[in-house]
Amino acid sequence: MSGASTEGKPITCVAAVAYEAGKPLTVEEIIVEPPKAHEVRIRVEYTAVCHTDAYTLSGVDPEGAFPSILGHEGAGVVESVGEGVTNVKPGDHVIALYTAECQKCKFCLSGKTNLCGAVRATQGKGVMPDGTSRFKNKKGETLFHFMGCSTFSQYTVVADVSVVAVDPSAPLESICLLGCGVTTGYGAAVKTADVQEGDTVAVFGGGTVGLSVIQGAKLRKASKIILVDINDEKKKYAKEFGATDFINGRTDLKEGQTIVEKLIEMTDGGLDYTFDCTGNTKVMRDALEACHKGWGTSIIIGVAAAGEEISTRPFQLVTGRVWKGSAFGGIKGRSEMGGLIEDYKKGKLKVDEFITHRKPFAEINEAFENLHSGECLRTVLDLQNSPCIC
Ligand SMILES: NC(=O)C1=CN([C@@H]2O[C@H](COP(=O)(O)OP(=O)(O)OC[C@H]3O[C@@H](n4cnc5c(N)ncnc54)[C@H](OP(=O)(O)O)[C@@H]3O)[C@@H](O)[C@H]2O)C=CC1
Ligand SMILES: N[C@@H](CCC(=O)N[C@@H](CSC=O)C(=O)NCC(=O)O)C(=O)O
Ligand SMILES: [Zn+2]
Ligand SMILES: [Zn+2]
Repeated sequence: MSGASTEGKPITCVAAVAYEAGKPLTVEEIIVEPPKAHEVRIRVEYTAVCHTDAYTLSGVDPEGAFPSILGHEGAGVVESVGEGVTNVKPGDHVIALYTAECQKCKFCLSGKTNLCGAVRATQGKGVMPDGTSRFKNKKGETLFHFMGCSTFSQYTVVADVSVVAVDPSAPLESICLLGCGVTTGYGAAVKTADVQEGDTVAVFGGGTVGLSVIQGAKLRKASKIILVDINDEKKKYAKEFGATDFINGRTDLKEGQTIVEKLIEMTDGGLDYTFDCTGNTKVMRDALEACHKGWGTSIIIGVAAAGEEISTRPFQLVTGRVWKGSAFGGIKGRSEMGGLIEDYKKGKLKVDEFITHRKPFAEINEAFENLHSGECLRTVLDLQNSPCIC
């Protein structure tokens, strides 16, 4: 869609619609309404596919609503803003934030969390803060929003608290990854865990999130950084992002040995920090139990399916291990994204290295298939320079 001025008018553009759980997305034209008060309409330039998009599409997300427009790792340019928006303006380069930051609510003012209460309830229902959607298909059917972002559309509408303006010299194709995976893992290491020099760290799951934990731990000069994965293809990435060791949790164990025993043996009693980046609740238990008695802390990042529960012997906690979680790496998107982009521009934070595949938007379903191949970290989709297949 192009035109002299689209401000205040509905825009017809291409989006990938999730009509049904477990089915491929349908790439088709949709209509995106103009932003209302405190809303921002974004021309999405690039989006990547995160494991969480596949999780919701699979139907196991209790908040998954269909039909919807998924996608939450995206960057673009502000097309227009609704009344009362002061934090961004048309033309700004922006990243959509699935963890909003209103800077006013109890959460934002607590100084204890990056979670924000401003829009989370409506976000989880797939609607804008006023309870309605800005998306409909050409039959006039309403399409739900997703994670307050819906970046699988050439245009999207988000709440003003769910968007941050960024340095326009940073390539949108790369920094879209700061909308989720890279920020989540890196923040989990440097903020949630606050890894210190000399600490020992084990990361379960070597996708973009796990490898970003590794780069954070390396930056903090952790003495040992062990990646545990079940796919040997992840070994090359382990090294590239700064791990000191790689263990294949299925094939690198002695007969009868568990991964917990192996890790405890390698670290003189257990790790200072472990991170679950798989979403597998059995792995979460192993990650906790591989922690050092007295102080080891395990951080859950992975998202588990509806109905899944974690368990361990309470004795594991009584004897000093700590179980924590981390959302968006504990990062406050509007206050702290600028710093991450500076780190990226200085070469301190790897981002480009996660782009293993690039595709036109129309091939989005292949990007979901890529997620299951060991060598794929992130597929970045180009939304504006894609042949429209409608
Ligand atoms: N809390 C938060 O804020 C966020 C959470 N997430 C969640 O974090 C997790 C990781 O995301 P992402 O990096 O994109 O996902 P990926 O699928 O790219 O990475 C997960 C990795 O874990 C590996 N794995 C699977 N099972 C095991 C196992 N039993 N032991 C060790 N490794 C295993 C996978 O191997 P294979 O490919 O062979 O299956 C894969 O390499 C997901 O659950 C995602 O939903 C993501 C972003 C934000
Ligand atoms: N909808 C799910 C919860 C999914 C979840 O835990 N999301 C993560 C981000 S995953 C990004 O790729 C998160 O930050 N959660 C905190 C939040 O406020 O959503 C469910 O209902 O289980
Ligand atoms: Zn994500
Ligand atoms: Zn808030």
